[in-house]
Amino acid sequence: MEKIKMQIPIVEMDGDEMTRILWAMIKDHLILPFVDLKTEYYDLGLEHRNETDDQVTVDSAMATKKYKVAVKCATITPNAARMEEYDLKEMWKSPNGTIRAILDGTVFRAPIVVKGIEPCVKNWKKPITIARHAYGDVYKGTEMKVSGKGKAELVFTAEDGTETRELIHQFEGDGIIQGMHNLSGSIASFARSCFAYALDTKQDLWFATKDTISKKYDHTFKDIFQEIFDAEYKKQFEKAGITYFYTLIDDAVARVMKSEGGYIWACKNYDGDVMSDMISSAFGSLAMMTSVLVSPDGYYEYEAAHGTVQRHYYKHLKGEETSTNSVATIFAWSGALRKRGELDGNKELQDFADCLEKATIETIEGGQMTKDLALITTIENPMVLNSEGFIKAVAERISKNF
Ligand SMILES: NC(=O)C1=CN([C@@H]2O[C@H](COP(=O)(O)OP(=O)(O)OC[C@H]3O[C@@H](n4cnc5c(N)ncnc54)[C@H](OP(=O)(O)O)[C@@H]3O)[C@@H](O)[C@H]2O)C=CC1
Ligand SMILES: O=C(O)CCC(=O)C(=O)O
Ligand SMILES: [Mn+2]
Repeated sequence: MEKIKMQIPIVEMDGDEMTRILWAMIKDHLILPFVDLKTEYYDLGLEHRNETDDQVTVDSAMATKKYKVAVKCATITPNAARMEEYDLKEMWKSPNGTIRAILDGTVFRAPIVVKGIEPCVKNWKKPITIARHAYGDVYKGTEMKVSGKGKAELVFTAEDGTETRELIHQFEGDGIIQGMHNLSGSIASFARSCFAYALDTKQDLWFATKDTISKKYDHTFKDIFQEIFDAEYKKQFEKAGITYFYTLIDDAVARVMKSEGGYIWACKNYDGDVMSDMISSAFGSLAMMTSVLVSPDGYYEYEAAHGTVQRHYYKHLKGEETSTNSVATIFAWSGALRKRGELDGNKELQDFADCLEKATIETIEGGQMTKDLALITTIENPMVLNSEGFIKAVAERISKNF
């Protein structure tokens, strides 16, 4: 069979640990045999980020602006333990934070639903999609540890030199301080992409912050959403028979648990980060969720929402067998290839992306799956496959169907 041709490359951002192992297997077994793959490769593995003083991360984001579509492997965000483990020059920032700050936009995360894997929240009947603001807040924050007595202030110096000051705290002893920001323009594009996605998919939109406590910061998110909704989307929502609903984040969390699903939950950056982990694992597994960054300028970055699965990697290094779920990483590839196909009018590539996803879902529904799913499936006597075995089982199905 002749391989599918690509006209324009996608940006390939390789990553770390177990997901780096899965990455190579996915390419070898699921992509390269079928697609004449064109990528511009960036190695975002921690060693190479360290060698390049993290320049490679910035370069990969800039390449995404050029080619419009990227696929990213999970990466380590170093902490003190990683500094030692990798002998790092610096405690480099999160590559995701860096890339998202450059591209801006909203990360949409939706569970991958398969028959035989039921949500553990029994009233959830339909998927819940998280729309996570990708810019700013703690991900672009500045922090300080302070020692002893002293005064911490928030100071804004306007272009004309005028200063506005607010006392943060009068310290009587050691402590910590954090400064973070967001941009009205970024919040507005976040709001618009959520409203547009709700209309596109005909689902209600929920949004929640802690505006009662954060009377300026979070309140601004609430106000911008409401202004844009009233001015630009209210009538369209009425016509489509869907609703926009704002509530406090704690109320939203309680309501989500009681809901039957089937809506989009817009979240500030940090809320979306952690709530997407809750939603994906409650729908089955951290690896059963798609994740795509959609930037207001039309750039797309596909990824898995989970991390590098460190514990499995250490087992792998010891030569032990792993059964790591590659579904989210497979869907990152299929998402990027489909988008490349859409942008380039390449129908064959789009069809291949559909086939790859269908083969993945059918493999699980046919009873072959990784351990995380086998532990919770309602399918009787599931066949537990190792990391490579699952990917090879998907490859067999593609060969049959394609
Ligand atoms: N997008 C990104 O680039 C992200 C990167 N990270 C980075 O990843 C590293 C590890 O973070 P960690 O907190 O362990 O989070 P992970 O999401 O990597 O893993 C947490 C646990 O969830 C389970 N799990 C996650 N993914 C899978 C999978 N594909 N298949 C099977 N089980 C899975 C495993 O549980 P069990 O061991 O019980 O089987 C695993 O130990 C950190 O360095 C962090 O910085 C974290 C989040 C996102
Ligand atoms: O970049 C990181 O360190 C974490 C990213 C993350 O947790 C996410 O994208 O959900
Ligand atoms: Mn996360």
